[in-house]
Amino acid sequence: MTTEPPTPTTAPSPEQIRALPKALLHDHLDGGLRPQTIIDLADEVGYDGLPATEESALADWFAESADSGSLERYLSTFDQVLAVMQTPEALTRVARECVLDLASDGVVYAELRYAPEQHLRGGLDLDEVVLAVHRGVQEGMEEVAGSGRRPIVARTLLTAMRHAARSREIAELTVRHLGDGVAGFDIAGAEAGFPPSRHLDAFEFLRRENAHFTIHAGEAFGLPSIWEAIQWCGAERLGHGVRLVDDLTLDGVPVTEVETPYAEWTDDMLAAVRLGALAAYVRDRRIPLEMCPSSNLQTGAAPTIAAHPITLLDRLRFRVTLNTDNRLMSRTSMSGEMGLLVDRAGWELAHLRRVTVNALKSAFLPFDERLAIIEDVVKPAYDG
Ligand SMILES: O=c1[nH]cnc2c1ncn2[C@H]1C[C@H](O)[C@@H](CO)O1
Ligand SMILES: [Zn+2]
Repeated sequence: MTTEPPTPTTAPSPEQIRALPKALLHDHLDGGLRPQTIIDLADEVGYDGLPATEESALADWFAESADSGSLERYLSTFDQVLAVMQTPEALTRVARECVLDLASDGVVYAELRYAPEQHLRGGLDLDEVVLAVHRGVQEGMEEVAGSGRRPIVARTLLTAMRHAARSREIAELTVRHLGDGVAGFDIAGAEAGFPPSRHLDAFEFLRRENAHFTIHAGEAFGLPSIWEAIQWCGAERLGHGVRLVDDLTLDGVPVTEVETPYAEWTDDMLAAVRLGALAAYVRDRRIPLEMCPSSNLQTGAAPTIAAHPITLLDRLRFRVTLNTDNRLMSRTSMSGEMGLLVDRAGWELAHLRRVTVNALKSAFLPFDERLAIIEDVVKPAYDG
């Protein structure tokens, strides 16, 4: 067996990583609030159920509670955030701050997702929720552009909760607001027991309307969920998709059972990997995987950063993208996720460039706008 030549040491420093332009396709608006904002909003609306009222204690609570090994327990932490996101002012503030925080981290393109149906408790209707978020996103983008910093383009995805029964309604809401910064649709929530095919009606409607959608699949549940999302529902991208590795073997052994860290696999090992029919389809069709390493560690979908399938799938040239999922619960950022892969999984600048270009290629943004960001912003920064 031949081994790969030693890789040149081009690991970027944390400062370099921070300065790189980044593209983010999978970030939950309600999973990225500033802890102090949660405290302020709780004060304003008279919510007294927060587990802590001091900023760093609250930040610790979210990160520790989400670090549970189960998607269901991870998701239960959202109750605390949703309690304070029920007014137009709160939604606008959270959306504006989200855009500002991402821009400060070097993000130049972001798709922010949230479930409008979870923000109706204060008497708003679905359209009012979308408009309040849109206002905040616009304010954030204008503030960044006005400050002379590198601009950020931000869009939203409207999520339907997979355990609920409002997906058709949210799909219609998506289509109604395509001109208001909404770029597409998603389903999220607990995966086991709630297959995406329950929402077929919504997906068929979206396809008839030429609307984009992604589906959370292959996170807490395996290949059947991914297969349904793609082959029944027609998902353009997969939220997570990390369990796709269950369809990969090396010399008849599941790749997850091979002890060599993915970063150290030789070219011969990579060439010997056998793809099952579903994994082959995903790679052949260039279906983007919205991968979120830190989140997966917390929910138990992956064991460690070094053993996270993102490195193997990237090396096998699946269309991998790198994402934050929930910055508050995972105490992370795009720079944080990039830094982890550089420190623990052997990633270099070329890998970071590839996931950034992949994300832009896969964005729910018109083709010419995607191309402009790749050519004018990403390539000069990574190749300069
Ligand atoms: O990683 C996730 N998997 C499934 N559902 C998720 C994940 N992260 C957040 N959510 C849920 C909780 C939020 O309230 C909802 C909308 O953003 O989406
Ligand atoms: Zn998610």
